Amino acid sequence: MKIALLGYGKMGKMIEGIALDRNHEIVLKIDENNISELTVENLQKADVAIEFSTPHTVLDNIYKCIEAKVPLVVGTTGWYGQLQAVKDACVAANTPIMYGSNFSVGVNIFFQISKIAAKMMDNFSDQYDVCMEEIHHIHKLDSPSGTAITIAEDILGEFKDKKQWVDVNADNSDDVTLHKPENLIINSFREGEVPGTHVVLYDSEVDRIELKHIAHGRQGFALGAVLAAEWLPGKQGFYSVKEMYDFKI
Ligand SMILES: NC(=O)C1=CN([C@@H]2O[C@H](COP(=O)(O)OP(=O)(O)OC[C@H]3O[C@@H](n4cnc5c(N)ncnc54)[C@H](OP(=O)(O)O)[C@@H]3O)[C@@H](O)[C@H]2O)C=CC1
Ligand SMILES: O=C(O)C1=N[C@H](C(=O)O)C[C@H](O)C1
Repeated sequence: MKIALLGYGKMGKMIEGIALDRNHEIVLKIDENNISELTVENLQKADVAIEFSTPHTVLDNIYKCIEAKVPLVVGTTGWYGQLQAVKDACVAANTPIMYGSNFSVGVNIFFQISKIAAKMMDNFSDQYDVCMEEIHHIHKLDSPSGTAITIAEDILGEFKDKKQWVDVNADNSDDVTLHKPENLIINSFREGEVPGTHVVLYDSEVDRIELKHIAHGRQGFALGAVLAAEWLPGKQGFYSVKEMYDFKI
């Protein structure tokens, strides 16, 4: 397949290596220095585009791919508030798009485990409170992580006592008003070069249950994005990475 890489940083470079190993060809590489090459004409040389740029640039890139009608895999996080508008534009233009806050198979298994746990724990919400932690490298631009938002939205769908998620980070950690019983707290930490750690904690007076995923590196994210790029062309509409993995329980 001919692949366009929109964003050629830590993820873009790792995706390139995996794509070449799987006999794909990279026909376009875009970063901050050559954005003028991101044209409809250049995009249409690709069978599929893979977008791992920044929260500030992802939307322009998405709409450019929609204009070019090129299937698009989006891994960039930090634009959750625009998700519905992108879904609508994708369906209206008949251009397939897949978004995944996390493309690794391990995290997608973790999503399922966490959802099942939330369903069970909702029966014990008089005894257990739930909160979350995410830890990432200091270069990360968004908070909470996209992965944490996906996990939190799944918990909110099952755990009736919680009404919304709230991010607690270095900027607002002394704001005690955030700690209301109806808030699902996501504690976001930025440390060194941590690739990505996510924890769901159920705490009672007598014990604690912890569900934890630790990424050892970015390889799993990058492989998942290439698998998505192989899966998406020929489909129609907006997809979540969860639909690609489609685990049977
Ligand atoms: N869904 C998933 O599984 C994963 C998602 N992510 C997300 O992916 C995104 C990228 O992560 P990562 O690779 O680590 O970040 P990096 O900062 O390493 O790379 C970002 C790249 O985007 C480039 N860029 C800047 N402006 C544009 C533009 N207008 N168009 C295209 N590219 C541009 C930067 O160029 P320059 O270097 O010239 O500044 C850089 O090459 C983040 O949002 C991160 O959260 C990360 C890992 C897994
Ligand atoms: O910025 C990162 O590095 C990562 N971002 C994604 C997220 O926000 O969830 C996925 C992964 O955790 C790494």
